[in-house]
Amino acid sequence: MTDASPRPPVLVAAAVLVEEGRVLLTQRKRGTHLAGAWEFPGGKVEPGEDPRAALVRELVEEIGVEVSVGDPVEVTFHKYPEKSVLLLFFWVTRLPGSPDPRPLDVADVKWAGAGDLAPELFPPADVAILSKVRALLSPDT
Ligand SMILES: Nc1nc2c([nH]c(=O)n2[C@H]2C[C@H](O)[C@@H](COP(=O)(O)OP(=O)(O)OP(=O)(O)O)O2)c(=O)[nH]1
Repeated sequence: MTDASPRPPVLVAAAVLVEEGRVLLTQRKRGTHLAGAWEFPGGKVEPGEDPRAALVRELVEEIGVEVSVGDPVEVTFHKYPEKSVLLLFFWVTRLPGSPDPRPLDVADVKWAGAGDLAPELFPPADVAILSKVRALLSPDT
């Protein structure tokens, strides 16, 4: 069935930030879409904004880290009941001298190992990026 009034997907930029074999995750705040889920830090790209610039901005606002944004890792389109999203996942690295991540505008933040990446803890849209990151963190499995 086709949607009678389709809306364009929300464009979202998200970070894959790996240090010492762990990936940085944030937890969604109460009262938001997918509250409580763990996810890759990031947020909506504003109209006309460069997605990489949006990601730099979101990581400062949400967790207080300064990053350089590299190549795309994965692109995912997903339809939720409320909206559809187009997720751009990028490799990012922390700039020298960047503060450590802290939960400024997220429920929580953590460095996660391969064993912490159970799909049921994440938004359904994250299945593909999770399998890539899991393989990266545990290359022998
Ligand atoms: N950052 C992020 N968002 C994700 C992931 N997976 C996934 O489905 N999403 C969805 C959840 C949200 O519907 C959307 C991100 O929008 P958001 O509302 O968190 O963006 P934002 O931080 O700019 O929020 P706000 O200004 O509206 O408070 O993308 C992910 O891994 N990381």
